[in-house]
Amino acid sequence: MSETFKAAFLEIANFILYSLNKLDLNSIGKFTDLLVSAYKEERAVLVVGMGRSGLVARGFAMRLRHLGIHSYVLGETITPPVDKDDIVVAISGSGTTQIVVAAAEAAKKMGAVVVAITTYPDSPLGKLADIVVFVPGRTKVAVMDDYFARQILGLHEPLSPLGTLFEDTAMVVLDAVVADLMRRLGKNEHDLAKRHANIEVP
Ligand SMILES: O=C([C@H](O)CO)[C@H](O)[C@H](O)COP(=O)(O)O
Repeated sequence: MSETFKAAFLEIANFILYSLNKLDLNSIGKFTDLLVSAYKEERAVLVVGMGRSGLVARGFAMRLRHLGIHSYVLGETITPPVDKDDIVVAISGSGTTQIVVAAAEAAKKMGAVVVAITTYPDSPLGKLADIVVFVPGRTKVAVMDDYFARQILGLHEPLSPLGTLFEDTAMVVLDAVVADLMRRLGKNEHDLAKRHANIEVP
């Protein structure tokens, strides 16, 4: 195993562990309560995000579907119109990605509840959201402040470039929310498996 691989792995894993104490459990609780009400009241949950944040959003929407929540990915052809009191989960580490901010603004105008998953609560996305779930990790640009990369390995680039730490941490935070939802909704793994796609084509 190369030293760089090992250092990067440890850096990411340690960052996620360190993040636990930085999270605001109160806002995560509000977000979870909102998803429980979406399940009970059959309200739609629409997710949006660009690039790798969009991939995290898709993974989360998939699990919500497995839980029996009516989840969709904004921008896909089969996505329904947003209704009042539907929920839009916008994932953007920077909180400035224009398409995501515009989608959140449009959702607010329709009367939806907007949840921002972001590193920057004071960003345009954070400011317009009803609930902000702070997830540490996003850097605005690649910065050469990475301890392992600079001091130990003598590299000139960070081991977790751009939004890597945000995206990986957001995935873990949202997977932990899913686990909590399973408990709150009385679902087990078998229930989720029953709703999993059984035709998986490339
Ligand atoms: O794809 C991304 C990039 O590779 C950063 O690691 C980002 O997810 C994409 O650029 C969206 O950025 P944010 O809205 O700031 O999450």
